[in-house]
Amino acid sequence: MTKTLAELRAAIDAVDRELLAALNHRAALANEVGDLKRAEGTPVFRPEREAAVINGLQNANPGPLKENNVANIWREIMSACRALEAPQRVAFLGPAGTFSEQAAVQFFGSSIERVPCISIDEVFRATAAGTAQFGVVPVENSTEGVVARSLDLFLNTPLHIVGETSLLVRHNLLRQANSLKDIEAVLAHPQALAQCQGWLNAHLPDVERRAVSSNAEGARLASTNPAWAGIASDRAATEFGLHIAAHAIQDDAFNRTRFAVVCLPQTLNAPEASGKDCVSLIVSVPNRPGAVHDILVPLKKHGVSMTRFESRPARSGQWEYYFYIDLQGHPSQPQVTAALEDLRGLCAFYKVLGTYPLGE
Ligand SMILES: C=C(O[C@@H]1C=C(C(=O)O)C=C[C@H]1O)C(=O)O
Repeated sequence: MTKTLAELRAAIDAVDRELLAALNHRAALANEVGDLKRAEGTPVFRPEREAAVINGLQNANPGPLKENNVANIWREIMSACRALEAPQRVAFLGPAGTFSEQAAVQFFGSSIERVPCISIDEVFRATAAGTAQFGVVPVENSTEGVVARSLDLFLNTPLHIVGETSLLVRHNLLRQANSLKDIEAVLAHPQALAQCQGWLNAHLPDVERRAVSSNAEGARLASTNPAWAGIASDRAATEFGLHIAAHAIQDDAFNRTRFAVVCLPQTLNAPEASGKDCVSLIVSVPNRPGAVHDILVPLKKHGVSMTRFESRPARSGQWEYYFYIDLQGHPSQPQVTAALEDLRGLCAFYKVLGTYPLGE
């Protein structure tokens, strides 16, 4: 016999009470872990452990919940448990409502102390100075390529990468009126203006495009002037009380941005192997024929795959470059260590930016 609505809801209420008891039990255990860590002086946040918890549960998941539901639910549970051990302060390019904030919450869950910063430089500075324990910075966009400022700052920073996450970035045109009429300027971060240039050329060809420090700042400014529009997320529309005058105006429907999570090595040392890991490094090679080819030889020899290869000018005026390389694997695997050692021997400059579990 099928159950009535009232019976089903009563059953759900009973399950929720069981969940509540189980979650509080879990939180109490995490609190005990916190006491142990405090006594040992070891870090609260252990991304490889969190990745392993999520992987384990996804593998054990009988459904009907989907794998990504399981990941999202447990990320929030672990965020709340971690906050009981000690709330983590996380810096990102602000103000509230930016994609960087969204990336921070996607990675750490929402139980964090938010430290919005006025620029990417400031995220690095605040994290290096200890104002925040972690920083979240954009590194690459699927339409526009690298975020040059972040890559350049990696070169000299004492911070290292301990995690990554990527977001589907949907840009909307936001303004006070729900129309495209009488717009004098569109204000957004240069990356967003670039990612929407096809739409802007087609729909607002004669309107001034003004670069501002973040999309959320553009949205904030649009809320102060009816002739201005911003390009930002749905959340920024809610945050600043604006209409979405045009939805999803980015030129690439699958526009994604990848973010790196950074911290001082004393906050968190290189995460242990999670099973799906990545090593990021910057190298430069002497400017001679075949030098770039030589970098690839150790990787081929030791069977290590490279998932990223970017170049940035070394600013020496000599047409020299730094190469940003991502390798798959973890230094606990002998072939990865062997490839890194061979590579180091070839390079004029060699810096490991971090070893971390692969993100979404
Ligand atoms: C509880 C721990 O601390 C944190 C919280 C975790 C959790 O809630 O499962 C996992 C890893 C840590 O980030 C732990 O290290 O086991």
